[in-house]
Amino acid sequence: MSPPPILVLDLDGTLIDTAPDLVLTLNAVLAQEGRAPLSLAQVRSMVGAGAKALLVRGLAAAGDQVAPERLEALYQDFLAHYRAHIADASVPFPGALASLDRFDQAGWRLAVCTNKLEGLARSLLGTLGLADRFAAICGGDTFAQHKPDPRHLTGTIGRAGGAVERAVMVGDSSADIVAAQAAGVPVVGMTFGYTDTPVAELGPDAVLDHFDDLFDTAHRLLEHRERKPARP
Ligand SMILES: O=C(O)COP(=O)(O)O
Ligand SMILES: [Mg+2]
Repeated sequence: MSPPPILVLDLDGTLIDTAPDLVLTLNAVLAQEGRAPLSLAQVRSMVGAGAKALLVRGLAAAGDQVAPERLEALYQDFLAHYRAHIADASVPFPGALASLDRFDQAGWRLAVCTNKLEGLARSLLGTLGLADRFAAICGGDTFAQHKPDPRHLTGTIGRAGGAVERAVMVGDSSADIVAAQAAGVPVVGMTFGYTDTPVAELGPDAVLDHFDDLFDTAHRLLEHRERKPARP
């Protein structure tokens, strides 16, 4: 029997609109350092490579670099604040939950592959009542590598009990597209996410503005993938 098809979702900027809570946390840390707050628009372009990268980018945008020991202390403050406010304002993007229902009903498995720390991803999805929907939730610290390294994606697919040949990825930024392409997994880019470069310019197999079209698109990409001969 062939393995079930798997939809692998990126989290921040793809499944959940987390930027409002991330900006509040980042600005709390910046205030502690006596720095001016950043806007939501500024912070949206800094998310996607994990919390530490967000903090480094935020500090750089709001003033000078900080010493490595100070950065580590601020990172711990960031994590503590974010943990306490993980879903104050974060919600699934419009149409996301109905779309997941469609995949469920059609027998697809669902998995999350995010550069968020796995514990934060689980806490966010648990607080929103969504954790049970996923066969695997793999974060930036789950494996030795994380996106854009394809092993983060292939490891997630493996944990979800699937096969790379029967998977489709959906993401919002370059780490997602690069990881999927390197793994040989078709990838859908969502235009509403967090990226400086428009997702269409990153070369995904399909570009969507809304979750409503995701099921048909993923289905089509999977069929197309299965008709192609295996890579040498
Ligand atoms: O930058 C992050 O916190 C993680 O982002 P991702 O869910 O888009 O991989
Ligand atoms: Mg993302």
